[in-house]
Amino acid sequence: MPRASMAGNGPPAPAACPEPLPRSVFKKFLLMLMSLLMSLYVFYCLAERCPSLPGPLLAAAPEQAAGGGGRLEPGSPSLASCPPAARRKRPKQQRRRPDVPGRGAGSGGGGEPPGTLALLLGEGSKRLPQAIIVGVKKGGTRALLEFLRVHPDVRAAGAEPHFFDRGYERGFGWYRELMPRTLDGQITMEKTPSYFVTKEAPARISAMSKGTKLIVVVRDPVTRAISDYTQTLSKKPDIPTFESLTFKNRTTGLIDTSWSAIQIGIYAKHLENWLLYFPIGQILFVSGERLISDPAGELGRVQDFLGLKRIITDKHFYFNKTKGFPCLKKAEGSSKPHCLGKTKGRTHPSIDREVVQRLREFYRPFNMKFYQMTGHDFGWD
Ligand SMILES: Nc1ncnc2c1ncn2[C@@H]1O[C@H](COP(=O)(O)OS(=O)(=O)O)[C@@H](OP(=O)(O)O)[C@H]1O
Repeated sequence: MPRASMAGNGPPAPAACPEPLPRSVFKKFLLMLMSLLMSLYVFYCLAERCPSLPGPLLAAAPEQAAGGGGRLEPGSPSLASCPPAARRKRPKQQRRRPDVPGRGAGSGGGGEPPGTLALLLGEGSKRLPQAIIVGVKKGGTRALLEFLRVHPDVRAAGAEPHFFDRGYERGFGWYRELMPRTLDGQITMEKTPSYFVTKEAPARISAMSKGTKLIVVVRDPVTRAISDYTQTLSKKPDIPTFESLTFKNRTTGLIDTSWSAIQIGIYAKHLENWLLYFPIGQILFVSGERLISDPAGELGRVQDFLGLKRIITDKHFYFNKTKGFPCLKKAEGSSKPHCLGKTKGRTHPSIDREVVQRLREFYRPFNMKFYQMTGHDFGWD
């Protein structure tokens, strides 16, 4: 029977439906979608890893980054192997604008990987640090920086730049190149503990920005001296004993204050130099002891000082019995637990009790002065 007559007699013909996509086209579409997603993922990994690469690539010491002494101009290759990073438009409630001039960088951490999208978009920029951990050597500066990097609004140079003590003549452009890329509202940080005892450092940092926030991790100067000595001993096993280096004259008990291990611990004296350029309120003193016994508590103070939301809490730490120190449950940019390396938390040699006692006496007046200046009793005496 012809179709027309059927149409005429039967129920009305249904509206014409579009032909379903042929299977092969659908398959191709799926394949394309999958490869697009895959390349996005690869991009994400590359972009997110690059700014947090440790050491030489991103934030080598000046000598390394400059290729052994050559001047490295701003914009030259310290980040050449990273894809251009990015400024990210962040949700309003997540934005932090710390009360510091300039803008910061951050290596992100926590749950959400900060900057991923922005890095994909090729945004973000390197900025001079708005906050610096300026000391003290063996105080716990690495632990503090590693813990802080967990904060999504903090980004930090991996290695110590040593700009304000050894590399100042290279210029701020060179220094900035050592910094990681940051997004609006993130804080750029670095740590170089030798700044605290560098005479020129306060004036130089102030010349960069008067508003730079300074953090000093301090530790009992006697333990700090022993820790310093332990580090030297690990590199040069033939050095004299701690006891013999401590004294100019052991019989009279005269301390050798020219020995750097002793000198660094006279905190009050070094602090006077900083106070010529910075008000005391712009310097935060972190207790190296409490950083071990209560890392979340100290990190709370640091986050407040930096104008950051208190994101790093006790949930981020666990005490590793083997290491004997608090460690991160998840390191920055990773989901794995992370303790500091073997050079942090070394076993100290045992030191003659009388020598320790004499050192305690030596430091007491300086400690008292330091407590007075900072308005904080660190409990070393
Ligand atoms: N969580 C955690 N893990 C390991 N080590 C920790 C930690 N918190 C503080 N510390 C103490 O940090 C001391 C090293 O200080 P610094 O990082 O400032 O040293 S350095 O100046 O950068 O060489 C290091 O000194 P030593 O114990 O003498 O090795 C540690 O006591």
